[in-house]
Amino acid sequence: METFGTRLHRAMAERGPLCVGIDPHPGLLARWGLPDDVDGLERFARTVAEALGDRVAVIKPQSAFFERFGSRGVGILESTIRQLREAGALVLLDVKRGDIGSTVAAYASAYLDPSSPLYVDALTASPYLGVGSLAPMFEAATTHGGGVFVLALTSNPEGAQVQRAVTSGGRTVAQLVIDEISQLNRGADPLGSIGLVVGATIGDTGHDLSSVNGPLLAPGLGAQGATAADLPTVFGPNLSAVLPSYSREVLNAGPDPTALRAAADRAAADCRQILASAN
Ligand SMILES: O=C(O)c1cc(=O)[nH]c(=O)n1[C@@H]1O[C@H](COP(=O)(O)O)[C@@H](O)[C@H]1O
Repeated sequence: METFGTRLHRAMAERGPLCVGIDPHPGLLARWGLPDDVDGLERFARTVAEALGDRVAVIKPQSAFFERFGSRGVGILESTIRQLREAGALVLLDVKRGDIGSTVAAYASAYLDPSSPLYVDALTASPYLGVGSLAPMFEAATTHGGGVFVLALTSNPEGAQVQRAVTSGGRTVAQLVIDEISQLNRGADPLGSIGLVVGATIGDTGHDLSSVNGPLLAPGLGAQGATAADLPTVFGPNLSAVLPSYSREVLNAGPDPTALRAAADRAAADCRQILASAN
């Protein structure tokens, strides 16, 4: 069975290094002329999946915007995931899960077990109950060829207070997370399956990402103010593993599928140029 890292590496080579988020904000539904209800949600998610599912490497539905509508919203999330996977995109579910290990095992079955209705290629996870508490997710990822993206240095200004706090060993919390994930990816070729989230907004990280050997998801591009030109400052010599991620910047171009595709192509071209020039 192929690992997630291998599948992601191939998707990024074939389709370009780009992740587009499906974040159906109420404001975006209004902008698209859709009602702020389950029907509007369904049409929004279906339009994005039809427009981008066959050309973007990774699509990242933001679970919160589906959960907002209760079980029917989660039902739409399920069908959107299926539609995206059938179109050949890798689906990264943004749910930022984390808990004690025995509960993390249940999250692992919910998202990484192929028999689950919410089965996805990868999910986002929060390490603040200890990186070790996420072990059941890492094990499920290994068993089923899935991936996990663990928060390290997030794009929001509030993140630094916790993530840059210095631990008793002298490392920051973020460096500790980075180092533990690096261990998990050791020896993986061409890329490990456990990724990190590092915001494109944060400038020079002051952290060592050189041993991660896994994908580096970079949200914060577009609506949060970062541009592709910021990526070399943030990631330095580690650009080849960067997966740039845009949500509103691309979604604002809808609902016309041609305009959505053009916006995604523009984002991909910007990133491809920057990432390629660094190699
Ligand atoms: O895990 C994430 O994707 C994430 C981590 C992070 O540090 N910052 C961040 O913005 N995100 C998510 O990425 C998306 C950003 O959306 P835009 O600002 O519209 O591009 C949202 O769904 C956020 O929840």
